[in-house]
Amino acid sequence: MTPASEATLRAVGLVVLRSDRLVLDGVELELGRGGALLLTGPNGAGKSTLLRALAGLCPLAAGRIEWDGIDTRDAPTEHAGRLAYLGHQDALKPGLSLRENLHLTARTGGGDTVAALAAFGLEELAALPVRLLSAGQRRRAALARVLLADVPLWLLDEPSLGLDSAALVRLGVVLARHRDAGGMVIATTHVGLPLPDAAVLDLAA
Ligand SMILES: Nc1ncnc2c1ncn2[C@@H]1O[C@H](COP(=O)(O)OP(=O)(O)OP(=O)(O)O)[C@@H](O)[C@H]1O
Repeated sequence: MTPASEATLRAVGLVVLRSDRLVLDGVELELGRGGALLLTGPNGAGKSTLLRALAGLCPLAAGRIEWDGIDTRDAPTEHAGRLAYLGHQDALKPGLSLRENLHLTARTGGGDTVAALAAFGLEELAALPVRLLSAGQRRRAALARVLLADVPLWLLDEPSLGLDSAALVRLGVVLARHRDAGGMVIATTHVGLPLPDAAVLDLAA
């Protein structure tokens, strides 16, 4: 874990209920620039819930999330603008081509769509409607969107789902570049991810 004085993102005493059920009870975490954190634990442990809470998509029953010492609830627009959230759903528009989907993201994020396609080996699929892509290809496309968003904090829910071994290597390269540039990654996984030196938060513990 990052020493407290260097932490950019800090969660303190997070309590989250879902449909009145206590899912997270006093979760603490810290992450500095360039840092990575893997969320582990059995099905239902609350990994996705924690990612959603960090993204501001799940209300907190108690506790707080800070960015550079400021409660993110006091600056929700700034917080939303500094993070990219990849859920289980790929959030792509099925009728648009892959290139059009990425251009939509680039309109707000301003990133380089050609580089994002190349990073995940998607160049030859760019003209296809997303509905025709395989599950692993769609996952790669969704990861390309994260890259394009050009934001410091990546919140990734099982990013390797459906990826073949070559795509997993590409993901490792992209994650390393993001961290080298000072970006931060928090990801859930059941199978391990190419994130060397990542801290681990086991929600079952
Ligand atoms: N919208 C919801 N309403 C009610 N309960 C929910 C909701 N979403 C999740 N839960 C419950 O919250 C608990 C934690 O779910 P969550 O999806 O965060 O777990 P997880 O650790 O990500 O699991 P998995 O490894 O299966 O992806 C589960 O018991 C789940 O049933």
